[in-house]
Amino acid sequence: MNVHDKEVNERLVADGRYVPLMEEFYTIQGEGFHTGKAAYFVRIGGCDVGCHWCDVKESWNAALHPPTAVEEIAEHAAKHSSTVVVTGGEPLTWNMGPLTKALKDRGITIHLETSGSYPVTGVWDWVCLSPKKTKPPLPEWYALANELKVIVYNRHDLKWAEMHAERVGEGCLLYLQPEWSRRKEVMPMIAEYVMANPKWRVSLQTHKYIGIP
Ligand SMILES: C[S@@+](CC[C@H](N)C(=O)[O-])C[C@H]1O[C@@H](n2cnc3c(N)ncnc32)[C@H](O)[C@@H]1O
Ligand SMILES: Nc1nc2[nH]cc(C(=O)O)c2c(=O)[nH]1
Ligand code: SF4
Ligand SMILES: [Mg+2]
Repeated sequence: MNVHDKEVNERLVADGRYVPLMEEFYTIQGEGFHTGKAAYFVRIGGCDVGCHWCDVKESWNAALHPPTAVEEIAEHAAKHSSTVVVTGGEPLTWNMGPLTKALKDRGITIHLETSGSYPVTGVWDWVCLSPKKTKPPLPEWYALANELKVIVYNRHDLKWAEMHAERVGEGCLLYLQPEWSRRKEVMPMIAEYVMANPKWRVSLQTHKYIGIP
């Protein structure tokens, strides 16, 4: 790529018309409220939140993922599904306005997976907020969250979960999801906690159990 092309590319990414695309795939939503629903996943590269247990660390370095036109992504998605899950990496690293518009122009229902660590951009039909200790959500995300999905690695995460539950809107669904590598240790604790505090529900990464993406 020559210097001119590089500059053009950087400008297109900066305004959100291109995004670093890691992968796109049609699968079944494995987690949270929409578990079991077929959806086209768009995984966007770039994240500096730094969760030590992150299950897609390959997504972190945006430079490894090719800048891709949002119109092209929306075109692919529309061929497969009327529901798209935008995930990453941390999609909100980038301006999500153009991508959500391109999807909406094609009548697609748009779900988001986010840590809420960066300012809101884009227009979303469903927001899954999964707060992280290293970069907690910005205040504006709590009112937008349709589901709060807290990853449980140890007992202290239950206290952390309650702190965020106090901040979300009234209709927001509350989920506790075991950190995958710790599932055997933490699942009994989560089950006991949910039975004692039934405003919470269990979310499992069901796609990993059934061996799909
Ligand atoms: C890979 S993240 C990408 C979206 C965004 N960066 C976020 O963290 O919400 C997608 C979802 O997977 C969850 N997740 C990541 N690693 C996990 C793990 N090891 N065990 C359980 N859930 C995990 C995240 O909390 C998030 O809800
Ligand atoms: N099947 C499936 N469901 C998911 N729900 C959230 C995911 C994510 O990585 O954001 C994910 C994923 O990677 N696969
Ligand atoms: S915020 Fe999401 S993508 Fe980023 S490190 Fe944490 S789990 Fe991984
Ligand atoms: Mg995943």
